[in-house]
Amino acid sequence: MAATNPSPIHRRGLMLVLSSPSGAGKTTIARGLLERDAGITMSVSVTTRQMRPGEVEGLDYYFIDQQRFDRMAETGDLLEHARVFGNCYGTPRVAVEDALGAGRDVLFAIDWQGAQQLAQNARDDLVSVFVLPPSVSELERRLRGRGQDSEEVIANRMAKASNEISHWPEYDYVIVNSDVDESIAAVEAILHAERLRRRRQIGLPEFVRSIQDTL
Ligand SMILES: Nc1ncnc2c1ncn2[C@@H]1O[C@H](COP(=O)(O)OP(=O)(O)OP(=O)(O)O)[C@@H](O)[C@H]1O
Ligand SMILES: Nc1nc2c(ncn2[C@@H]2O[C@H](COP(=O)(O)O)[C@@H](O)[C@H]2O)c(=O)[nH]1
Repeated sequence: MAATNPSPIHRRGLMLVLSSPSGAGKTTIARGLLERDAGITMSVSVTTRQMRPGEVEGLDYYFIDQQRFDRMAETGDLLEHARVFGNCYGTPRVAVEDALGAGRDVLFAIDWQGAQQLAQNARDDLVSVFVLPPSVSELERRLRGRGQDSEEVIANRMAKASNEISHWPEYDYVIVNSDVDESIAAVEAILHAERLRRRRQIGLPEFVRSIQDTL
């Protein structure tokens, strides 16, 4: 069988951000996408929040103390950071830059403040998706059903959901997470289409010219 030519077109990595009110399902959708798409890497955040039962260091988060968090923020080791529900969260810079440099896409499950900071620094590389719950009662049911937070924490998150949702117009795409599989498929479709954006295809003008030159 004849060997096929390697593609002359390379792709610029993109940053795919999922935001939502707490409990709407962005982490669930992110995990589903990671299982289906080998070309995307999850950004693992640092946080000062207490570890929940079942969470794994380095997989769900890097759990660090306030002093270390403040040092990372001061020295520019965080690509973005924010205080959310009384705890600090941030995206370690090096892991993201290494993945993008290797031509991989990076997935983030972060809040609107983090999405705004990424947009300020790298708008062209950012694709943002806002995830809405199908209803308020379902959002509360999911937060409670997760079985990991106290009533006080759940009440605080429900109280802040309206503010988080108010940022939906800042996002490129909005989905309503009713059925998990449909939501994962929707985000997968967004990712596939965004990968084909003209500006992300490095070498495309040269490739088109070479075709035109041989016509
Ligand atoms: N479409 C869905 N239908 C039913 N349950 C869902 C759906 N999506 C997610 N869930 C469930 O809702 C709960 C919250 O989901 P998840 O942890 O993914 O939310 P989140 O938006 O990442 O929350 P947080 O911002 O607090 O990290 C989980 O128990 C998850 O299994
Ligand atoms: N700006 C950032 N927000 C983040 C980051 N990692 C998570 N988050 C947001 O925090 C809330 C709460 O998360 P939980 O794990 O305590 O339920 C979540 O809704 C995310 O939006 C981050 O690195 N930067």
